[in-house]
Amino acid sequence: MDAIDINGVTKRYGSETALDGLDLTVERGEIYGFLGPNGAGKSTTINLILDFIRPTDGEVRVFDLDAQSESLEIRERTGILPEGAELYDRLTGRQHVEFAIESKAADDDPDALLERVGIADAAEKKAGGYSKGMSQRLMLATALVGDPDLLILDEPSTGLDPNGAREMREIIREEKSRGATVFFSSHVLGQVEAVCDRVGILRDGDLIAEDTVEGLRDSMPTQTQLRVTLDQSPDASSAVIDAVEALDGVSSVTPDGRTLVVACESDAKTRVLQTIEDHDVTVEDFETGESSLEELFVAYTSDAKDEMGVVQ
Ligand SMILES: Nc1ncnc2c1ncn2[C@@H]1O[C@H](COP(=O)(O)OP(=O)(O)OP(=O)(O)O)[C@@H](O)[C@H]1O
Repeated sequence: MDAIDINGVTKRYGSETALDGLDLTVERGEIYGFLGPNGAGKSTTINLILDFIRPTDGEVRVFDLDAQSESLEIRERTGILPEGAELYDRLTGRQHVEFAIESKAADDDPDALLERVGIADAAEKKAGGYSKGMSQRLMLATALVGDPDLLILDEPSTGLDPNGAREMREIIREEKSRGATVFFSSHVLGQVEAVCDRVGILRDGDLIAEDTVEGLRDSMPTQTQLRVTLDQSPDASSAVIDAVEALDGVSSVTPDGRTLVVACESDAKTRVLQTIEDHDVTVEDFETGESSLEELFVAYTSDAKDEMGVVQ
């Protein structure tokens, strides 16, 4: 049985199509990263899973329960960290967690949960005085109440410093080890790359790619990053940069001291090096690297993708 099964779901707001026949499956026990640029339809998808909104067409099932007629059962088994904290300014951190425990008829220890998310010291403080990061941690504590089978985290690292983001990743991994399924949307690609079993990339309401991070990389074997060290620092406006940028198969050129960072197709590498030498600049060294998930994300979601023939 899958954790989330979205079947041919279309959602229109008036003439605006937010989702267009979306098919998406999240397996039980996996950490699924849901990526997409602003307006791609991520929040719409999450709202449909939780029955906060209804699809124009298609069906959503969670643990084989119908998202519409069995939404109460689904919510009992789900922990939600919504985008943007919705806290009660006059309640303390502990009161928030106690409230979540009561609502779910769970028996968690509120202090243990606050300790787990790193804000035990602020348990007695009113949430109105919490920083963004503390609010996010508190919301995570309430999401963890009752050991939910499914955790839905919408942009979980919002407002967190690097330490907070690392702790968030640790908690996500612990939840998976416990057997929970984690579905999270993010723009912070490093988070997704570090923690997800699979990644789905949404663009304009369509899932345009879905695979492991390695699988996404393999589907774009031609895209590499070439770092070329020169014998001199190229001026940002120098002719050599313009010439390399103009080459077929080169998508970007970024100077970094004496290094030129060139995103290009593999077969453009020789042309890049030749063009630099043609401009009387000596190549002292060069190395090629794998595309980071960030570069893949840009490649998949920018218009260049259509020209690059990325697998749909
Ligand atoms: N209540 C609404 N009424 C009209 N249009 C809406 C509504 N909610 C979302 N949309 C539109 O649906 C599309 C998808 O929006 P959605 O909020 O799901 O995207 P998102 O991927 O979550 O974006 P973001 O990363 O910016 O939060 C957008 O074009 C948005 O303008």
